[in-house]
Amino acid sequence: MDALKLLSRSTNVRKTGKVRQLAGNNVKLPSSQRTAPQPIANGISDAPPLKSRKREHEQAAGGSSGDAVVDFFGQGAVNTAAAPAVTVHSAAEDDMDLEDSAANVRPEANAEAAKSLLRRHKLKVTWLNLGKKKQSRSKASATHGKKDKQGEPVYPAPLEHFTDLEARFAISRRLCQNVRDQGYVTATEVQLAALPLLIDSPKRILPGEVAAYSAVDDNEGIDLLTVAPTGSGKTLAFLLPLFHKIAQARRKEEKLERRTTALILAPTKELVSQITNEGRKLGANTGIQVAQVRKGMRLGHDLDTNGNSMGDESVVKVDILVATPGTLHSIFKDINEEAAALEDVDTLVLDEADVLLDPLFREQTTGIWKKLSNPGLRVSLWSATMGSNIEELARSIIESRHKRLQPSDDVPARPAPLLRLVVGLKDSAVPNIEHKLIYAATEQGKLMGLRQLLHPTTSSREPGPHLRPPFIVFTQTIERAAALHSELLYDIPAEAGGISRIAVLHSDLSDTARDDVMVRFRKGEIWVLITTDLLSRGVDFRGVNGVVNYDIPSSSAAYVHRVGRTGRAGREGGVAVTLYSKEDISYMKHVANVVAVANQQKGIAVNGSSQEWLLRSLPKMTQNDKQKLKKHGVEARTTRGMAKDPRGE
Ligand SMILES: Nc1ncnc2c1ncn2[C@@H]1O[C@H](COP(=O)(O)OP(=O)(O)OP(=O)(O)O)[C@@H](O)[C@H]1O
Repeated sequence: MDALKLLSRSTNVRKTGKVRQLAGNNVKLPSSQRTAPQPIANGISDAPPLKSRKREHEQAAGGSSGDAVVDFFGQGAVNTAAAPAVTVHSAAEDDMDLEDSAANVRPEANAEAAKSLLRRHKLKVTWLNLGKKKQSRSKASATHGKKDKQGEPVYPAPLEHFTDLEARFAISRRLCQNVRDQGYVTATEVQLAALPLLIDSPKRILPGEVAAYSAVDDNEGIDLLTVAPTGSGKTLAFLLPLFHKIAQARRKEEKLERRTTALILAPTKELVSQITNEGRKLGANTGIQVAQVRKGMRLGHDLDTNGNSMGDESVVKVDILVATPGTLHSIFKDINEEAAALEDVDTLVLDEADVLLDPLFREQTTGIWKKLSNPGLRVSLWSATMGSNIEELARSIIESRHKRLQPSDDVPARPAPLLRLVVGLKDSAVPNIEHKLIYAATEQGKLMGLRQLLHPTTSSREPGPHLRPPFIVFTQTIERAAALHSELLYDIPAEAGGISRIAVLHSDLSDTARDDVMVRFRKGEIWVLITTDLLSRGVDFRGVNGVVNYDIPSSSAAYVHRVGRTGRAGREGGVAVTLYSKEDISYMKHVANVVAVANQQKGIAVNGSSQEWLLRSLPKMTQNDKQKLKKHGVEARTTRGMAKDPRGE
């Protein structure tokens, strides 16, 4: 393959159109506020990391570190000094008196203070589905004829410090210890609201706002849609309630047969593996088991009709399964086998829900969702971006599931509350990174631009962004990622590590090769990772300094997720560079808009800037343009559809 030829393909430029006025206002994202309970507020620089990323990964992979030269990923957002002294409890002590202590420590918070805290952090919770309204006479007359809570705000009692976990929610000491072991002291904004919503029983919602919850049975649980920025800690926000629910069930039933009661779906193997790893750390020494679904795995329980174990050791029995929809489908012989294996699942988590419910994965995801027969199933959807169509789809699946169920002891007449939590400005890029849009005219120009970023000596003399490795380079297709990799292979001098410093990762590689690149990148052995949108979602490389969009992203959501691989957990100093050519001009408006909003949140004035000029001169995108771009990418760069790519299969 002629790498340069492939990278140099071009097409006609579209005519420019009318300028669209920039939306948005000068709002600072909660994450950028010093008062916010963000990990960054704990001061990453002063505190020694509890555990390096490197060590964590080795433990999970069961391997040794090798002789990595640099560990870019060793700094955790940890402030051990701020954490209270931790007592290690024995397993026997673990669950004693938890209910009692929880009962004594109710959040008697002042409702107004709590509401103002939620407002300060731009946390908005809204009731999305129907439900009978219990309301005062005056309110009833004011909202005459309105019988549901749809659209009403909900105010959870915020959880600021993880030290309150045990006393407030009766979370097992072991789980609390595991949270502390990861160096987490204060909750991030999404955790601040999502944890009380998912763990707390509705009766514990703030005095003054209990009306919104009083009609709900104590342990009914909720369905939740969460939109929160990239790198804001959504993983812990869904994992902790899950582990707590299972631990509680164990506490109630002494001899509980291990059954899979929770299923987490994510779009790529890399993300599945990362979530499994996080789950293992959180569940250490709790007895709760989590496993990644792999091809060839046998799932289910091995009980005979009398409920006795048949002793089949090849059957994987774990509490929590993490899978891509494709892999999960592929391991079952037929629908019945799948339904039987998943019959006990009462919690479904969709991470990167907008991708999982996008046409590419929709059939598989909804197919699995519909097969989960447990009447008490609760679902939560998580992403940094979520369109109203995804919200609608989720709502309609939840409603139609409920309609099919006959009310009984297990099935309440009303559906469980469906709430939406939005953190900050919906669908926006994190404001704590620097966004750069560079016009490179041609494919050759883009290559030169990337080389300049690669060679700090050159770039330091030239104007433009400076990118410290490690960084990730995104291309539109697998072919282009491979071609760019071959093109740049010899760009790093041998004395600096040579070709071992640059790698490519895409879904045409074997699982082993993909795992190997991930491990080496996490260790800091790889400085430049060239990839496709396979890595744009959810993957957490804590020390990534930059993201280069070598090929422009296919939507504004794709931009938000790609650039969100840097600036994670409130980390400052990340840079996102987008190189664009003539071919891209008709498609750049959506990127420029996201960047403008991010800069406005940062307080960077748009008026009179080159950015304003760019926004005005870029042509408006039609709905058709947007759809075409999302489906096929920039046409000139497509050699075969993208269909297989983001699946990670
Ligand atoms: N309370 C906390 N204190 C400090 N660090 C935290 C806390 N919670 C999570 N983190 C760290 O923040 C980083 C980002 O978390 P996570 O991967 O869950 O983000 P995310 O919101 O799922 O991002 P994305 O939308 O990209 O998937 C991780 O490195 C995690 O260890």
